[in-house]
Amino acid sequence: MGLTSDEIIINGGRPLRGRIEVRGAKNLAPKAMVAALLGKTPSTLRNVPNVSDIRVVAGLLALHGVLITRGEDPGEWRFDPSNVEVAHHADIDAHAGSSRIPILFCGPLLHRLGEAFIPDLGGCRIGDRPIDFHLDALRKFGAVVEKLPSGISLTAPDGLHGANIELPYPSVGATEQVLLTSVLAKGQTELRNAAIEPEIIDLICILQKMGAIITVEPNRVIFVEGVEELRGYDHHAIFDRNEVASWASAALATGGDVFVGGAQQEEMMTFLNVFRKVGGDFEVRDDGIRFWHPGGELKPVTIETDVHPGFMTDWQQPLVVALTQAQGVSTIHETVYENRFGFTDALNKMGADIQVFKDGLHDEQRRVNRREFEQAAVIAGPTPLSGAEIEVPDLRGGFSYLIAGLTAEGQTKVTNLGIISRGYENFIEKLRQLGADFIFEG
Ligand SMILES: CC(=O)N[C@H]1[C@@H](OP(=O)(O)OP(=O)(O)OC[C@H]2O[C@@H](n3ccc(=O)[nH]c3=O)[C@H](O)[C@@H]2O)O[C@H](CO)[C@@H](O)[C@@H]1O
Ligand SMILES: C=C(OP(=O)(O)O)C(=O)O
Repeated sequence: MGLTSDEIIINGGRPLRGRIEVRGAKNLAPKAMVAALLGKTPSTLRNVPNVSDIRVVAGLLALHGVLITRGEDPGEWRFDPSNVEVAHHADIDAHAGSSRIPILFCGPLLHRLGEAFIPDLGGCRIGDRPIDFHLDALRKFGAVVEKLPSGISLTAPDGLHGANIELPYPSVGATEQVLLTSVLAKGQTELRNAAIEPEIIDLICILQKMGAIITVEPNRVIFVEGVEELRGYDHHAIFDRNEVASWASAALATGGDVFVGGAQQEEMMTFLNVFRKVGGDFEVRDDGIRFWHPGGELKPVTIETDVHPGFMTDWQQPLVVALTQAQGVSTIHETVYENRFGFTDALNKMGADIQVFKDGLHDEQRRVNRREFEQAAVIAGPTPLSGAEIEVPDLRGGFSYLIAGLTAEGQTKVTNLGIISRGYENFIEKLRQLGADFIFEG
């Protein structure tokens, strides 16, 4: 067939049916690995997914002298930070543009070495994604930040001390930055307007196991009492709720029935409400959640993406494909990032009717505060999709293209597949397990 390892051809029209397992969250595991730098003794992380961000962070930890070994169980990693050392900028630079996690090395490296060099960040291109909240917070802890032509360099001439910080927006990354820096800072830290995503609470659990004293107070306030030293942890990473939402949307769009092992109800509540409103059904079991299309027409919905406990921005792209099959007009207000509907162009090419309003839309019913840069997508359905050649633009958009190919009549060639492995472990194998009809030669 002559496909590269970055391409797949999907023969659409076959419902996904069967069981797959999700493992630890892409949005927790790499951060837990960074936390291991803070311990005096080795840490063990279980349920680590095989996704590319893990490899990037492992590479950076190794460059800084952390000894990494793998356990017998798949997904068990051990990190020994006994000999943390300064790494060469050129070696660190080799990881530039590959992930957003390196920014979280700031606090731990400043504590361990008194200096840090952070390469230019990667991650999905879905908006400007500035790091001003991170740098402002680090300066409040006493860090001196120097921006270099590539990357940033930090020092802490007088050590790091507790700070009072209020985030302009409950940023996930900036909250994690404050947590990873405050736990060993001298004195107390009060963080207001913090993000409280389940992955952040899991990171707090890890830090508490290490000996940190962190109180999550009402109204997005997190209070940290700095301690003198931390030990290693042993932790089973929280499941990947973005992956769960993605496979659930795939089941719905293809008229299928998928049991997602490892999914838990509490972290999925907001998604489950929407899934039901659209016309999907689910059953919560102890070992996972079964998602299926019960027959009949899917219904349109209006959604505003938001910080937790709102509807997560990373869930909208896979769901949009299912909404192309709903009877009526759905609207998605994207309030977290400024440019997250680029993926809809290719869906329109396949026959969808999606109109993007770059400055957002007025809506009297809405419950999420309007943001200056928000956008809206209006999806009119149902529209049959037909096969096309489409190129993955980013992680979640990429997964939505797989769903579109599975839903469409005929053949869809999806290229630039590698990006999807940033967040979906063994997705080709999982497609196979669910009975998808495709050609992949990688
Ligand atoms: C690796 C990881 O965990 N990625 C997740 C994390 O990204 P990430 O941590 O990068 O997302 P943030 O919560 O920080 O970003 C939210 C918003 O705040 C803005 N902002 C953020 C930091 C800053 O210094 N200045 C600033 O303006 C961003 O541009 C964005 O508009 O949370 C996002 C929101 O749930 C998810 O979509 C990503 O999957
Ligand atoms: C935006 C995402 O990830 P990252 O922050 O790693 O780019 C995502 O997971 O959809």
